[in-house]
Amino acid sequence: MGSTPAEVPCDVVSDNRSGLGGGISDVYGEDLATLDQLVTPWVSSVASGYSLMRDPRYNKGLAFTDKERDAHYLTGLLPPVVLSQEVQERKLMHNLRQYTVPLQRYMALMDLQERNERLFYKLLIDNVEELLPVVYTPTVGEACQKYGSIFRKPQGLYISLKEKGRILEVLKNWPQRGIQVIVVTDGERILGLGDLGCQGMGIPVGKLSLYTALGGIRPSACLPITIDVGTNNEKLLNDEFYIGLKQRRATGQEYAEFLHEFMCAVKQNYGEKVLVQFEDFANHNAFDLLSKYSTSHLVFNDDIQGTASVVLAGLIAAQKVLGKSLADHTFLFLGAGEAGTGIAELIALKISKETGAPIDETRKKIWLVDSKGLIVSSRKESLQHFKQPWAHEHEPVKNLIGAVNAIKPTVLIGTSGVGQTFTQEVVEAMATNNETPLILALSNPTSQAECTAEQAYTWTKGRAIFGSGSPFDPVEYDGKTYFPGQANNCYIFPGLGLGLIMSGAIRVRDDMLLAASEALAAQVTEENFANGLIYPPFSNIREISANIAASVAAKTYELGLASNLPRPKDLVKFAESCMYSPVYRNYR
Ligand SMILES: O=C([O-])CC(=O)C(=O)O
Ligand SMILES: [Mg+2]
Repeated sequence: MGSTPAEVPCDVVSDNRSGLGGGISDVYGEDLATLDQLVTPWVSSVASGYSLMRDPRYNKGLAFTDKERDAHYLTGLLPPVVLSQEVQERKLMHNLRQYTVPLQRYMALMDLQERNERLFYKLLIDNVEELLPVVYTPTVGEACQKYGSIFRKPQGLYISLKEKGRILEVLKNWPQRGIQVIVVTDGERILGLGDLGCQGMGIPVGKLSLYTALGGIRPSACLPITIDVGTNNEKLLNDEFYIGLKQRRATGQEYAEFLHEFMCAVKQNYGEKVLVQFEDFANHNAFDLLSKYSTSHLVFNDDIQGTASVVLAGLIAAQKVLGKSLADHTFLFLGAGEAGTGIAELIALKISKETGAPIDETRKKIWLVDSKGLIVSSRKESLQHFKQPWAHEHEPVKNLIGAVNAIKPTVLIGTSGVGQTFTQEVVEAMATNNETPLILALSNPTSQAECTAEQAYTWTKGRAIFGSGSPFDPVEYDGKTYFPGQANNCYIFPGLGLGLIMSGAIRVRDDMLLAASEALAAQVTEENFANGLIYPPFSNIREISANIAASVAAKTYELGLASNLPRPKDLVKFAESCMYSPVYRNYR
């Protein structure tokens, strides 16, 4: 980042309290404020009556009991019937299924989240396989594209360049104080859909819904943030309903300084143990932000590390089906950005740990193709830094099919963000070279998948093990049903986050990602394998997350990076006991 303020410590940048203490123990500066300092006048009071029904955290709708209605001045504000949460859930699922347009389902679910939070999470947890594609990929992608038009209530915190110099103040406007997880985007690379600017907010909101539903993090501890430094999307710049700054993106020093102010303000406001998940930043910022802040903050990048951990888990599991080890494979990637190089690096690390070979050697089993063809040593000088470790000795190869024929990979992984790039010729070549080709089409949403599940099974005559980033329905081919796996980072980040939080982690390390991969791979059952699956079904995801959390926490303790001491004996039980349950509470 050149002349950016990499060396400026956080306290110098964001502590505008001229030497007064406070910091993390008095984050709102109330105790130590002097008369000339401004404090945020937060009040808390017991809600009742109309305002209780309007508070999504406590509203239960028709499930308020008669006793509660009497005690809380609700009598007459609701029709007389009292419904259980289960009946409410059945009714809502029935209503949701009436919508045929996915975006309508998305909007109905967002309305529910804003109306009755516990019911929203109950629905999501109990119907995860059906509702994941609505609150998450692929529908969330469409929601982001149309976010300006469907915008009703803000669901997270917007920090735009207009707030430069006072980001700490903006953070204090957020009503919840006990924040444990922040998912932040700058909207520059939303899924495989490109720059959606401020409308990328749908992604942090969706990811954090999954933190709660799949990983059991309390909703009030989750904070979605969108950083608005402008957009280069002409369509949005000319859209009268666009909700963000109508200016081109800030870059270089201006960008770095703004992000630095943000990262410092976050640490100052929430302390050392708040987890910051970077999401859907463009390559040119993602790698720099991760390397810059991983030594001073609890951060990870979901697109680089979360995706890597999930894919590695699938590959580890697949070895049981194939009867091989990872080192026996040759890997070829289409796409050498965050996901591609992130996955490649974690595979190389894992093979290195398994075989004892140096990582420089194990990287040689892995090849990447970008928009200019195979990454080879003759291109090294012109490559971005994150691609350079993959520039192996080979003559230039122009395109993917050329690379498949030259390298003869056993595993083909798509992380290009460009749909339909695994052509019939490419997939057939994989099938010619391999008895059981492993094909992962990871780009999101569905429209950007490198090939569909049906294409993968048809073109390999049912021999492929196939996984994708966005969900595909089971495929009938030649009288047999094939179940595609969803190799999406949502298998990992909720459990990883829970493990980090419950152990009081202060840094993320690659060994924790490896621990998460191994824990996920261990959850795949014989029955799953028999169905051709290399990931367990989402229906057990909370149990899976608890196991991932326990493994991550164990590694955190082992590395001396845990601050929640002493270490609980049974980490799986401890993880389960930490998980938020959306069942209604009784009110006095
Ligand atoms: O959001 C998802 O489905 C996976 C992901 O991180 C991405 O594609 O950027
Ligand atoms: Mg992402």
